[in-house]
Amino acid sequence: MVNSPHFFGYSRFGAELTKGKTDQREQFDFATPYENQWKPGDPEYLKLWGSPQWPDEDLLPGFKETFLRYLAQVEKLSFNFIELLAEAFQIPVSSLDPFFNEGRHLQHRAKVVKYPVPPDDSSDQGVGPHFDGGFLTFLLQASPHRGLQVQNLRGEWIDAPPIPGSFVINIGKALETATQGLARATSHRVLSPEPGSTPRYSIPFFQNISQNVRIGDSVLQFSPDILKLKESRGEEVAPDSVNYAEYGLLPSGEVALIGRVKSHPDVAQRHYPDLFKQFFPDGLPAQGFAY
Ligand SMILES: O=C(O)CCC(=O)C(=O)O
Ligand SMILES: [Fe+2]
Repeated sequence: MVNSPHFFGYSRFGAELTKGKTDQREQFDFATPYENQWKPGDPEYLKLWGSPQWPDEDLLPGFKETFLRYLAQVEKLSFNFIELLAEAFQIPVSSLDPFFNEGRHLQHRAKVVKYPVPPDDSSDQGVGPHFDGGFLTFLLQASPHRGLQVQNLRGEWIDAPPIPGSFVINIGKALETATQGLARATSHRVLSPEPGSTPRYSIPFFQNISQNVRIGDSVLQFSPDILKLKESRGEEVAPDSVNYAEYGLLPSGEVALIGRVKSHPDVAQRHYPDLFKQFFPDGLPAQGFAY
């Protein structure tokens, strides 16, 4: 991944941080096709979308073609879902246009993730508590392991075990911000497989929104009846996840870039030195703890 200003490619076991703690997983980051369009003078966050690094066709014949087909299908599903969401909230689908670049091409990310059984003396943080960015995540749990957990309104962590033939759909922090909190972002984490078990695999697809939209300027409006639904949830405990709090204030592309910088400081150091210095003033973190 360190070769890619778009944060695509392979991250080795233990290379990634969530809430400043090392995640016990390794992964490949890919995405739907996109040609980078950044030019000098443009905001730096426009460097984030670009061509994925694909494995050598000789080493993994057919992978790229198959994965791109999968991404195209899930992308379509993700927009069908957005239409259902608009229907449920009783708003016109067109009110969501500002988030989708007025119909222009977006790039959506996806990963292939492996959670090995961690060494005896290490933590069981497969990935720590976090929100996904963007609007919706379509998470395929690709092996039968438990480990994925989501946090309920009382702040308790609940298992979300795999159900064959289904996706887990997470609400992203951008959607929460755009809907005034009506769609509550899914706080989630993954516990590593138990000692003596086998590695767990997952394939999340992250539905993105326009890089230039500042959500605070485009917050959706709802009828009083719909807004009242929020109150009917009763008292809500603050979730453990804290990331992507900047969606109301900054362009969404900048929020996404900050998230990447915090998770992958080595990539940031090479390609985004100013942001790296801002978030890691003491230099590259030792494995385990950072900001
Ligand atoms: O592996 C999983 O089930 C969840 C992965 C995840 O939450 C993420 O990568 O954002
Ligand atoms: Fe996630």
